[in-house]
Amino acid sequence: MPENRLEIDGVSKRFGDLVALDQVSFDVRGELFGFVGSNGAGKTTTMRIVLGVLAADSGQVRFGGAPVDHRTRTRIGYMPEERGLYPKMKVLDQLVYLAKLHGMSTDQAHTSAEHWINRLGLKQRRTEEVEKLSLGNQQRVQLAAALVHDPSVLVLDEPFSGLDPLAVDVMSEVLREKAAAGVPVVFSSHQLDLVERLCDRVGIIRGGRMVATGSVGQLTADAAVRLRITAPQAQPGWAATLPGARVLTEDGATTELELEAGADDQAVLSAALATGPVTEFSRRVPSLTELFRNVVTEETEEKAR
Ligand SMILES: Nc1ncnc2c1ncn2[C@@H]1O[C@H](COP(=O)(O)OP(=O)(O)OP(=O)(O)O)[C@@H](O)[C@H]1O
Repeated sequence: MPENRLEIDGVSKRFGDLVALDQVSFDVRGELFGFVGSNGAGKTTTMRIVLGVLAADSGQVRFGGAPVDHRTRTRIGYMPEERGLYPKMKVLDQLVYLAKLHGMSTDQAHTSAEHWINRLGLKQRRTEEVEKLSLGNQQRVQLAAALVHDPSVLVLDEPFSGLDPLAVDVMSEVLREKAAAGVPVVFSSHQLDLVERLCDRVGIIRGGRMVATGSVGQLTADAAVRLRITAPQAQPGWAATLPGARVLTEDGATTELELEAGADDQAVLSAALATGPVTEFSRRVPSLTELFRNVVTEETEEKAR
């Protein structure tokens, strides 16, 4: 059991009749783990349970093999969705205060607060009250607050929302460094292109259940194959009745198809050639965004049944 593994094991939570989480399980090592799902899928609830802000009805959260309790929670750096800074406190004072609250000495707290202020581009803002900062800068302070006590785990609820591209770069770099240093980093986001680019592994939650966990490569390799075919002389709709294939888009001479598992791509090629020359025929794995859309569509279809 690696010392630094965060395990969420069979966690369930109800709010009255609503099942918010149903046996949610995943674990995170020293890596960047992107936690994605539609609005209301259960991301924030899971993170609050990890932090002990909410109690699970059943299941367990462990770190380094031991259940997370009041003492070990101080080793977690948390960025809550509702953000949790003191609006009237100055940036530096706030970070020093939080670092000391987590057990650092005054000297350590000052050194660490100054380090993160510089690193996150807040030097000019260090003596300003938090409420007077722009939202993006408040978010930088929030990340500094999650990092200032040198945590062993990072749990961040939508840390990238509302950040400008430069801040996204800084935030990404900091999180990658932490993961490379062995810190499990879990963050939720609706920016799937960013998650795809940044994360070692991804978990997709739908209606309170984890429906997929793995690297983006693994998840997309399991997904249906897509074909892109350009057949300049084909009539519109030429691919509509091909067995095992579903037309996704038709744009002039170019058609994108999704193939069912086991469907014969060579039969599709033959059908395309029967229309005349084929100038493009390629297989494409779907992006995380496309994969996610499929998962969400399945959810909508299930609800309609
Ligand atoms: N304190 C609460 N009381 C009642 N229901 C709640 C409470 N907190 C969350 N819920 C419900 O639990 C479900 C999961 O919500 P949660 O906030 O975890 O979703 P989320 O994935 O973080 O969504 P978003 O992407 O919109 O932030 C939702 O249906 C939500 O309405």
